[in-house]
Amino acid sequence: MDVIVTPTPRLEGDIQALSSKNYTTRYLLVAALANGTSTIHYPAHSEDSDAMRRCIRDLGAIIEEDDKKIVITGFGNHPKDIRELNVGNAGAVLRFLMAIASLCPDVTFVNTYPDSLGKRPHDDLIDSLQQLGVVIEHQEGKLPITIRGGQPKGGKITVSGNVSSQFLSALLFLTPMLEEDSEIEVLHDLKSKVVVGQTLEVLEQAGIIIHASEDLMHYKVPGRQHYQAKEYIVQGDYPGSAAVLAAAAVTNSDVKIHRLAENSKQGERAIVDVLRMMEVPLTHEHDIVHVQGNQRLKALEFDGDAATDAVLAMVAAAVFAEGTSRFYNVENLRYKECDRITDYLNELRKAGANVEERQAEIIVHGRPEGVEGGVEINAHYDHRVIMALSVVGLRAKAPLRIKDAHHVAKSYPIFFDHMKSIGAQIEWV
Ligand SMILES: O=C(O)C1=C[C@@H](OP(=O)(O)O)[C@@H](O)[C@H](O)C1
Ligand SMILES: C=C(OP(=O)(O)O)C(=O)O
Repeated sequence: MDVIVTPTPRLEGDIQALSSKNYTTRYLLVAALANGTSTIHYPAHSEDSDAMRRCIRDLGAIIEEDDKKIVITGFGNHPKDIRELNVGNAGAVLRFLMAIASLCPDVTFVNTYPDSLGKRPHDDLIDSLQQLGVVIEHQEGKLPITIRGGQPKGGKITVSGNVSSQFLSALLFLTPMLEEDSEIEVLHDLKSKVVVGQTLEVLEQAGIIIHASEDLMHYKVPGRQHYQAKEYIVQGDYPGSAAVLAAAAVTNSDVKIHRLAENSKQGERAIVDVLRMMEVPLTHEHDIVHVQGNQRLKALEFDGDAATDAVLAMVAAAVFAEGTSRFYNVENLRYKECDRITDYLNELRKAGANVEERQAEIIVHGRPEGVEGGVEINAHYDHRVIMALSVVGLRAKAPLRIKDAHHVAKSYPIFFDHMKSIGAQIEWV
C-alpha cells in the first residue's frame, strides 16, 4: 500500500509515544531465557517485536497477553529443538537469536525478506559463534543461516564492532548461560555503542552479572548464571518519536509527545538536543517533549553514531534548515534495512532536497524555501525512510507518494494514524 503525503502547514495535538522496540525485544528475550514467569508491561506492537514473540514461542516460551501486558513463562537455557525460525525483517531479533540458537542442535533462519534483511551481513557474529565451536552454514555471511549448536562452553571470544553492535549484544545474552566463564574482546571500533548500554541495563535487570570495561570494549562474563523471572516496564520509543518531532520542527506546530523519559539510555534521545541546537522552540519536562515549531531551523554538525535510528529524521529536518548540515560517523547506516545513505539520499533528491554523500557522512544543503515534491518515493522496505520522507512531504510544494509505505509497521504500525491525529494530510491508496 502507498501513502500520499500532502503539504501541511500546521500540526497540533498530543501523542502518546509508542513503546520502545529495542527494550521490548530485549525484555521478551530475557523473559524467555528465565525459568519462571515474567511480566512485561506496555510491550511494543510492531512487526519486529512480533517477530521476537513468535520466535520465543517457537523456542518453547509460553505467552499470555492482554492490552497492557504480556506474561511469559520462559524455557531457561533449554530452548525447544525446532528446525526453523522466521524473524521477518528484524535484524536485532535475528542476531540475538542466532546466538541463542547455538543452544539448539539444528535451526535454520529462513530468508523471507531477500531484498532487505536478506542482503545484510552477519559474518562478524558467525565468526564469533564459530570460536565457541558452533557449526554454521550460511550464504557468504547472509541468510538463510543454519546453526548447529548443542553445547558451546564459553571461553575467550573476539567480535568485530565495525558493522553492528547487535553482534556483541547477542554474545552478551548467550555467554552468561554457558558452562565456563567467558571473556569478550571487541575488535575495531564499536558502532552504536550506546545501544550496548541498553543491553547491559536489561541484563542487569534480569539478574545477570557482567563486568564491562568503561569503554565497553572488554567484558568478563561469569558462566553458569540463570536469568531471573522479573517484572519489566517498557519506556517510550525515541527512534519512532524522532520522526514525529522532526515533523513538528519543520511545520508551524504545537505538538506534545508524552512518555519520553528524560533519563533514558536510548541514544536517539539526542533528537531533542539536535532540534534544540537547530533552534527549534521546544521544552522537555516531566517526560513530555513539547515542540512549537515556526518553520525556522538552523543547520548543525552531529555525530550520528550516537543516535543511529534517529539520523534519518534529523536529516529530514535539516533539509529545511538555513545552511549546510553534516551528519558524520554514520557508515553503518549502509548496513540497515536498506543503504540508508545512498538509497535514502536518492529518494530525498527525487523530492527536491540538496544532499551529498560520503562513505560515512550525509551532507545537507538546507532549503528553507521548501522542496518541489510531486514524485513517487521508493520505500526500500525501510520504515525509517518512510517516516523521514513523510516529514519532507509535509513541507514540499506538491504531494509525495510513498510506495509500499505499509513497511512502516516494522517499528511503528500506527505512525500515519498518529500523524493524522495531529493534522497531517495523509491518505492511504
Ligand atoms: O540492538 C538493537 O536493538 C539495535 C541496534 C542498532 O543497530 P546497529 O548496532 O546495527 O547500529 C539499531 O540500529 C537497531 O535498530 C536496534
Ligand atoms: C535498523 C533497525 O532495526 P534492525 O537492525 O533490528 O533491523 C531499525 O529499527 O532502524
